[in-house]
This record gives sequence, structure tokens and C-alpha cells, in this order.
Amino acid sequence: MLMYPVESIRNFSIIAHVDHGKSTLADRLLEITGTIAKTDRNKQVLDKLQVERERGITVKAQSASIFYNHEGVNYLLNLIDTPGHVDFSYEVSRSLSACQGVILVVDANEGIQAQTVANFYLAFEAQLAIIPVINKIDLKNADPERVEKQIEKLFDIPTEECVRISAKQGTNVEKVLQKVIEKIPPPQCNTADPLKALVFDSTFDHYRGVIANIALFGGEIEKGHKIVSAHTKKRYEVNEVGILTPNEQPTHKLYAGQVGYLIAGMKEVTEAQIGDTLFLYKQPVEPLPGFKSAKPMVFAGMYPVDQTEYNNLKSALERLTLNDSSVTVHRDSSLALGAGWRLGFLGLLHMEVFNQRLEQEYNMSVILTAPTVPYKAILSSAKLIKDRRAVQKDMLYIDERRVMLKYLFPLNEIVVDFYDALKSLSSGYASFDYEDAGYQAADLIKMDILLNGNPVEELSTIIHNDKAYATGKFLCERLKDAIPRQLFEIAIQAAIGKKIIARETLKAYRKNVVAKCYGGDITRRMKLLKRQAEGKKLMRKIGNVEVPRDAFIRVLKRQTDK
Ligand SMILES: Nc1nc2c(ncn2[C@@H]2O[C@H](COP(=O)(O)OP(=O)(O)OP(=O)(O)O)[C@@H](O)[C@H]2O)c(=O)[nH]1
Repeated sequence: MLMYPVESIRNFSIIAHVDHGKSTLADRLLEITGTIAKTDRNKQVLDKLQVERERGITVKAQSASIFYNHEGVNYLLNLIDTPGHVDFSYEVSRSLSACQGVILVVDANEGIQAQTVANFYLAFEAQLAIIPVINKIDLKNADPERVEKQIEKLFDIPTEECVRISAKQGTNVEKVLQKVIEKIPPPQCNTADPLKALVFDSTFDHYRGVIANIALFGGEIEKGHKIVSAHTKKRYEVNEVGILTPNEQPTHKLYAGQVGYLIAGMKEVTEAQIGDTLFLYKQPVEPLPGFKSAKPMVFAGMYPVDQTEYNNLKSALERLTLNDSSVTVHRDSSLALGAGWRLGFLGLLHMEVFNQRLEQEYNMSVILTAPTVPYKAILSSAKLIKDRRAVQKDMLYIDERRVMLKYLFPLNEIVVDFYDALKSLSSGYASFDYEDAGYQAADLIKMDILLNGNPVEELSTIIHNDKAYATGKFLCERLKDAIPRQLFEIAIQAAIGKKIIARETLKAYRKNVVAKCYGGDITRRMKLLKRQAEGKKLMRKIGNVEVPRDAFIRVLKRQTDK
């Protein structure tokens, strides 16, 4: 890797509301600069994870170095990808710390949405240069003028600074690159200074161990250097450095101002702390300000379907949390489900994505319990303030058709599927973002679910008093549908303390898998019995009632529908 003078380096991110075209623009930037070949197969190169491709969302930030010649000068443009969904704003702020500027993409049809505002403020507070880009101008209903006015009104950026593009068709994408060079300042640092490298992301590779993504705020780094982590004080020898294009490409050195990766024999989950500063052995520097650690908003228990899989799941969890340090993990155990963990996630989508990655990347099949949100309990009979569901705080007209509303909500009300409900209510027009506003007193009770009198710990829930009856009834009905009939009658009850508030009865039934194969075909009979036994492995016994793992998941996910 040639040493690029710091003045010809630009480190930037693309930020946008979900689906406004961030990944498409990133792909186009990589294509027109020849970083990747222009083929359909390369669609959304930066969305690397299988789950990202399937869901069409970015979960994990990926970076790419772009070489670009502008007016005879060679530039090194480091693009740091960021996730767009509301659950992942923590990752956005992390990526931004390695940047001096951002491209703020807004859909020409949808205009400013909730994450446009949230992301704008993340960049604004980090004092980054902001390049507003209006995307999808090729759409029939595109109204870039209106969106430019919104941007001027909300963000105080003059309309003429907006670049109108179609990332899909490539229109004006080159202009965006020029703006990046003109508007975003080069990083302020010096290769002659001692090494100061910020770890802004890290991934785990089965063969090579921890790969830390680093931004160099000073000095240079190469293979053989002895480095120290400011956070753990541990010493390492650098095995490999390189740039991301977007796959890892080893280089001889990395210099101040550059963004790249480092492999240095870090094996443990805790060694590549995101936000850590690395420096040369015996040349300590003032560490860069670290990051606030991500604050989990949704908690759930996780258990292996089969307890013999405990150790495998444990190691999968360790590896996956290294790639996603915003998940918190604590050991836990449950009577029905055995040894497991209590995990904290940034939101429900985050939880689902994590679960899907465990299944796809680690071939793990797990039981997840009801997602809950953190409560602070005061153990006394003090008077409780009546819960206020939502309190309006602020209202601002973005233009004649759009209004931004700020509410104070109990987290429990929004965390599970408020987002989906809001989307369908508004036919997809409304968008939503949230931040923590602290704890508030509320009239909450614990509701248990009983199967033939035995409490199902995993289904116990803390709930607002007003909603207990409806939710209890709903859960019992759900369970009745989800649990297969068994040899005896099953009473499904919801209870507050000793008081039963809802009940469903599941009639007895004998499931005979071999009933339909007549005669003596023994192999077929064995096959069916084996399948039944395998099916049973996916069952959990509560008292004498067998509950399929799927029933848990189906019931738990929609627990707060009511
Ligand atoms: N018509 C049109 N569609 C576009 C354009 N740019 C992106 N799209 C489409 O908009 C959808 C969302 O684009 P993405 O690039 O995946 O959006 P994103 O912002 O990266 O989404 P996240 O990764 O979830 O944050 C895709 O179906 C794209 O094909 C454009 O310029 N014109």
C-alpha cells in the first residue's frame, strides 16, 4: 500500500433511513471507482451477512477503501458502512467516530424520516461534514424539491447543497464523490506521531482469530510491531495489516489517516474491545475517548434445544458476540429448559437477527423466551403513580404533509411490535426512532401461565394491570393452538398470584403416528417412530405436559400483541 499523504484521504460514512438506498449508493460508488466489478452478482457487496441479504437490511458495518483519481490527484476514500435500522443506531455512532464526514441519503419520494433525523444528529453532534443526497429521483413520484425544503427547514442546510441522484441508475453518483473530496476534511493526524489506532469494529474469523477494524489517528503500523491495548494493557505482535476492499487485502503498512484491519493473535472475545486504543509497546499515548457501551433494551432467555448442545452453543455465542458486542450475555438456568443464558439486545429485530445468525452461521437451534424490557422494582407497598401510556412532548411540522411528534412511552409498549403496528396503521408512511428517557413508576403486576397447575416460568411476564386480562386470555388461546393435544386433558391458565384470570382447555387426544401404515412394513414403521422421537427432542416437559419448542417461540413472540 502506497503511503497516501493525509491531505488526499477522506474517511466517510453513508447514513440514511432504512431503505432509502444507502447500500445501493455504496455499491455504485465501489463500481464507478473500479473497486468492485460491475456485475449483478455484486449487488449490495457491503451487505455481507446472509441474514442481511435475506432481510435486505444492514446489520453489521462493513468498510471499503476506494482509490479515486480526481483532477490528476490520487485520493484514498475510506467508506465505512453503517446499519440503517432503528435498533442499530449504536453501531452508527461507532462507525462515525472513524469519519470526518457523512453522506446523508434521503429518499426523494419519502422525504425525511425518523432515522434521517436521528442519524443527522449523530453526525452533527460528532461535528462531521454533512453532504445531503436526494436519492431515487428516477421514481415517478419523486419530489426532490420538497425534500430539499425539508432538509433546509429541519437541518438548516441550504437547498443548493443537496445532490440529486439515482443510485439505482447511477445518475450523478460521480458528483457525490466530488463532493466527498471537496466538502469532507482530511483526517487531522501525522504519520510521524506515535501510533494511535482506534478499534471501531471487530469480527471473528474461525481460522485467523480476531480481526480488528482500525482507524489510525497517528503513526503507522506493520507486521512485527509490538502493540499494547490501552484497555486491557495486553501486549501483541502484529501478524497482518491491510485494507478492506471490501474483503481484507493485506498491505505492507497502514499510515496515519487510513482505515484498515489488523490481526495480532487476539483470541479471546474480550480482547478486541470496540472503542479501545492501540499503541506501540513502550510508546504509550493518551487513549481516544471510548464509546458508551451499548445499552440493551430487550432481554430474553436462550437455551439449547438439546442440553448436550450446551457447550457448542456456548462457543457459538462467544464467537457471535465478538462480532456483535452490543449483545450482553449472562448465565441463567430454568427448570424446564435447563442451563442457558439471559441475553440483552438493542431491540426485537436485533434479537431476531442474532437468533437467525446462530441458526445460519453456527447451525444452532435454540429456545428463546419472552422478550422483556428492564424494570426497576421498588420492593415496598408505596403508592404507585397511575401509568401514563404515552405523553406528548413536542410537535414540529416538517412540511405541509408531514409532522414530527415526540412522545414519552413506556419502553415495553414500543419495544416489541409498535414499529410494525405504526407502519401498517399509516400504510407505511410513518417512521419511528427512540431514545432512553429513564425509569418511571407504573402499575405493573406479574402474570403467570400455568399448564395443569404448573407455572411455565418462561411465559411469566410483567405487565400493566390494565392489560393483564386481555393478554392472559390471548396467551391462553395462543397456547391452546400451539400445544398439540396429548393423552390427557390440559388446563391452560393465566394467573395473577393465586387468582386465575383466564382459562382454556385442551382436550385429550392420542397421536398415533403408525396408525396410517397398515401391515408389516417394518422399515417404514421404524422410520416414523424415529421421526416421532426426533420430534420429541424438540419438546419440553412442563409437569407432565409436553410443549414443542415452536410453541414457545410462536407464543412468546406475539406476547404483547394485546
Ligand atoms: N427507483 C430507485 N430505487 C432505488 C434507488 N436506490 C435504491 N433503490 C431501491 O431501494 C431499496 C432499498 O435500497 P437499499 O440500498 O437496500 O437501502 P438501504 O438504505 O441500504 O437499506 P438498509 O441496508 O436496510 O439500511 C432497494 O430495493 C433498491 O433497489 C434509486 O435510485 N431508484
